[in-house]
Amino acid sequence: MDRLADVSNLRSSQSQTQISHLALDIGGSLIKLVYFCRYDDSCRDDGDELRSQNDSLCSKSDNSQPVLEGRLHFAKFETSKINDCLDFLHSMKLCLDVNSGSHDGTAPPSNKIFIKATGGGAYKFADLFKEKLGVSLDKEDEMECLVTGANFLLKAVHQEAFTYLDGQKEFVQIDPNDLYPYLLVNIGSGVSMIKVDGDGKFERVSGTSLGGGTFWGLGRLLTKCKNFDELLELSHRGNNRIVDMLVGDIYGGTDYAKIGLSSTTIASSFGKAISDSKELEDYEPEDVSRSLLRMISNNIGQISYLNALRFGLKRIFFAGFFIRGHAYTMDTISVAVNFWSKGEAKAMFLRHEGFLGALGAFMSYEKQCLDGLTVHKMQQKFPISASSAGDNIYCSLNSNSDENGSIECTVYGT
Ligand SMILES: Nc1ncnc2c1ncn2[C@@H]1O[C@H](COP(=O)(O)OP(=O)(O)O)[C@@H](O)[C@H]1O
Ligand SMILES: CC(C)(COP(=O)(O)O)[C@@H](O)C(=O)NCCC(=O)O
Repeated sequence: MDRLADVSNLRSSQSQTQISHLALDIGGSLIKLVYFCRYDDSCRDDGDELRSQNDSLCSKSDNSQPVLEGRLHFAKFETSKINDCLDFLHSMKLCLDVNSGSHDGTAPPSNKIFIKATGGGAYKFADLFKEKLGVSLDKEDEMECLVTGANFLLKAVHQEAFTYLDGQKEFVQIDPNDLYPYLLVNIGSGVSMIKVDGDGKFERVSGTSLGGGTFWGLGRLLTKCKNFDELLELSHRGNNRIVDMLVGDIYGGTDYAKIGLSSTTIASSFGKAISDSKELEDYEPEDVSRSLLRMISNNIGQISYLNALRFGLKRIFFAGFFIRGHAYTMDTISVAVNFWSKGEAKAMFLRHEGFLGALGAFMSYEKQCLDGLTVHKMQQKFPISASSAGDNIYCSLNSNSDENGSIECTVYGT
């Protein structure tokens, strides 16, 4: 099923709840939303008791901060269909506590409403949001949001990071005290490579324009696919060797062992297309899609490794919606990192891969006192490992998480 937000499902599933906090990441290809829905609209003083009866109600924290318990939801829309996103937001009860100052969820957002937003679209579409929804976008820096989102996920969410090699997915236990430094590679429309040294401590060290937009754009032209999922689906079935020129094609079927190249290594992506007297129609779209996916993934894996090498980084986390939890994509990136680093560096992936920026924008509410509500802190609900510090702050990954992987959490007021 397409993981793009099914607006009607979202609407019905949220009919009992209201969005109280919302942040957006408006990228070149996709709009990502992170929003917090309270389980219950009323904030009650006898929270501890209520919480024990029903884990979903409002309460007060030990230091008398109002506490809202609920769930962080994730949704996405194609940027080219921004009106769907606007319709969705319009249809939801946008009772933003951050603006109304009301916790009962009923106060209409009468005065000026700000929503945290990041990505280029926060600039490009600011007027549209104002015109259609009457909200102003409070812009947050994209790189900063990516890093904040990544640090949050890696430190607070259990089973967020995993490796993927030879079809095997293995979750990686992250020690929050031993997380830095690492390289964050965000594969969106384009690719950003960021060296992360701590909370808010980072440097964008490289990037490449050959990213997810390239795969989707070239793939659409070459295969006539109508949507991204179709293109990915095609790649499952394809054989890149029909399109790519392998070392063996050049070396008469043998390895070039002296320099460590096996006969099956790709010598030249799409290389066979020049030597054959074939036209595009003579190639199967499946083979073209697979070759393209491999070319882009390999290239990103290689550049990432070279940047990791440049700064002596052993861990590389890959994120962005290009990945889509797609086995072949992750496998190709992992193999590239493994190959170039001779097994020294490790490629890791994130479950909430595409939502780093939106999460970072959401977390940026924390920096402000928002009419009585602040996102304070979110951590594991169950202290699964010794490394997850803090024990009275709630945030657990929904074990029955839907494909957008909502996260149960608590928002603390000020
Ligand atoms: N449903 C989809 N529609 C378009 N692109 C998709 C979709 N799902 C995944 N992608 C891939 O994800 C990329 C966008 O990733 P994302 O992290 O959202 O970046 P951006 O912030 O640039 O939009 C696209 O270029 C494409 O490769
Ligand atoms: C300009 C961007 C930061 C925008 O982010 P995106 O919408 O692609 O997620 C990104 O596309 C990028 O880093 N492009 C690569 C540019 C370069 O370094 O060559």
